[in-house]
Amino acid sequence: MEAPISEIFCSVQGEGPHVGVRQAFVRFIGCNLNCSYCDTQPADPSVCMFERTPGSNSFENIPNPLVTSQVSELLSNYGNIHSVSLTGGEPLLHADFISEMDIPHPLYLESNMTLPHMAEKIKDKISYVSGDIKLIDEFEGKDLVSHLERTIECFRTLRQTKDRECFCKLVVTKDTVPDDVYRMVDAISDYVSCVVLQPVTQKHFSSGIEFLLQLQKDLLDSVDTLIIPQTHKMWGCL
Ligand SMILES: C[S@@+](CC[C@H](N)C(=O)[O-])C[C@H]1O[C@@H](n2cnc3c(N)ncnc32)[C@H](O)[C@@H]1O
Ligand SMILES: Nc1nc2[nH]cc(C(=O)O)c2c(=O)[nH]1
Ligand code: SF4
Ligand SMILES: [Mg+2]
Repeated sequence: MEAPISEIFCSVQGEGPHVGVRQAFVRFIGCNLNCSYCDTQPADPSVCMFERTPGSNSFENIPNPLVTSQVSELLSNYGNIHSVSLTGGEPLLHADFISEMDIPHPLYLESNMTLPHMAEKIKDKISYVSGDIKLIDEFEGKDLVSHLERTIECFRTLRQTKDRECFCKLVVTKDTVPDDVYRMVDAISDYVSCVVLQPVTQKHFSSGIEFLLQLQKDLLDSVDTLIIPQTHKMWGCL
């Protein structure tokens, strides 16, 4: 099995409740959505940039696609890590590849939670699910009802269990509509350990502090809710 991967590097988880843990990151190429705020830079699909020495900003170009054993070998350079973040792009597009990965570390999935049939294929391999809620006006989605149903189904499939942690992240922009947030959080709250409101970074002016604090207050009535910005952007690491 092979997959196109844009980057493999070792850094520190910069988002959500596990901020600060040392992780290897595997960034898959390709996404089924087109979020207005997306910070994933378009990459040269012909090569995977591998940073052998963490923080060096020096990359080896490895021809794409990569096979699973190559990824395992590259990751073995990083030593003591908490987990391997599978991100992108949308990693669930590469569920068949992920299901064949053989890595001695817990897998931490970063997903847009819109591909439940792909989630089904890998649910038993994943130890941490960082699952986004994408509100419909954030991408060029056509069918709102089916998008929301697929999101709920994906959270149900990858929900918190005794062997798997599942939390939800929601990027808050100036266009975020509180009622949309409450409706979706209500639908998935039984499946997650907490909700993280992630203020949008850069480009789009943030939604404002009062707005975020009000959203948190309302959500706290039904689910543990944290406000955590992207911290890796603050100290400029990958
Ligand atoms: C680049 S995405 C890749 C994984 C998956 N496609 C997703 O969207 O969850 C990784 C995380 O970065 C977040 N993100 C992307 N752009 C952002 C921005 N400008 N500000 C804050 N968070 C952002 C996404 O919402 C997601 O939680
Ligand atoms: N440090 C760091 N933390 C992250 N958390 C989620 C990321 C992502 O792009 O999926 C990311 C990333 O790219 N870098
Ligand atoms: S789903 Fe993730 S990778 Fe895809 S466009 Fe949205 S933020 Fe970017
Ligand atoms: Mg990122």
